[in-house]
Amino acid sequence: MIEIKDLRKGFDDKAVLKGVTVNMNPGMCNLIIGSSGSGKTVFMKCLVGLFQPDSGAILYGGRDFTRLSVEDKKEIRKEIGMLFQGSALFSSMTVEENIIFPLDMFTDWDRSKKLDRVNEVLARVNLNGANKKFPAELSGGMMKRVGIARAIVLNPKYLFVDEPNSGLDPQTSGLIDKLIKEITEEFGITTIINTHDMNSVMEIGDHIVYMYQGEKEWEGNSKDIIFSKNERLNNFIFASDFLKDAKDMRMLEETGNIPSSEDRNIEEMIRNAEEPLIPPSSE
Ligand SMILES: Nc1ncnc2c1ncn2[C@@H]1O[C@H](COP(=O)(O)OP(=O)(O)OP(=O)(O)O)[C@@H](O)[C@H]1O
Repeated sequence: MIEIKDLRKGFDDKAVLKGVTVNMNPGMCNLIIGSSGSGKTVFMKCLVGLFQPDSGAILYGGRDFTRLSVEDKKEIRKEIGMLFQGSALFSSMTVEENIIFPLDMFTDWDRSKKLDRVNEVLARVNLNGANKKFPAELSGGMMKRVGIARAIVLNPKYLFVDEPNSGLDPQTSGLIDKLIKEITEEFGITTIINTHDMNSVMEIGDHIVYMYQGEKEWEGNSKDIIFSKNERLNNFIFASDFLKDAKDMRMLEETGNIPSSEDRNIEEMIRNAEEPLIPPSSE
């Protein structure tokens, strides 16, 4: 678990994080959502040590990252896997060399043990045999999977993922989300994902943190978000047609009523649905 307590960070006179307190849970996809400029990236960068917070605490399994020596911070960094936008693979290195990189940095294993581990993680992301390929030879989805393989090669306790679906088509995005969720559950990883993708919110949002102007405005799961009465959150999610429709669908399933609203085209959606949304009554 990562416990974040009253985290504050500003630049010059501008407060960006204004006292964020939240726990990130193991074995779960913890999603950070919010409008552009709400502080999600600054928050992530504080958590991984790329920014020094002005105040507050970040406890990794009880160890306060903000107050550790450089040497002790390195111990925690070993437990952190990261997957950045664009996968951040080294283009001049093969897949295998990209994945070995963290092993070279953080272990003194011999070459054959490292190669065994590379093959293990490549198999886990369904890329057996891609060892000698260069990033330019891979599709966007494959690059993401190599990025995931590299992020998990050191068996991380914590996994940070920035916009996992940027640049991917919806189907590939779904597969990448599913892979991240499976790995998170399988290895009990505390996974933190910064995302704008509302499909992901619904599919893998075990724990969702909604940031608004540098503060945690709301938290809950993908079911809670549907029923949330938080006006700011609703305004934010209703900007997405997908989530608006998903919310209407869920309401319909659970209550049998479609929420009244002139501007939603839910009735048309129902008319166009291939399967009946409500099973015909047996009476
Ligand atoms: N290094 C920096 N120096 C000064 N201000 C910064 C710095 N990094 C971020 N900021 C400011 O902090 C605020 C929050 O930025 P941040 O990148 O965290 O937003 P975000 O929620 O991640 O947005 P997006 O969804 O567009 O990525 C912005 O006003 C930004 O200008």
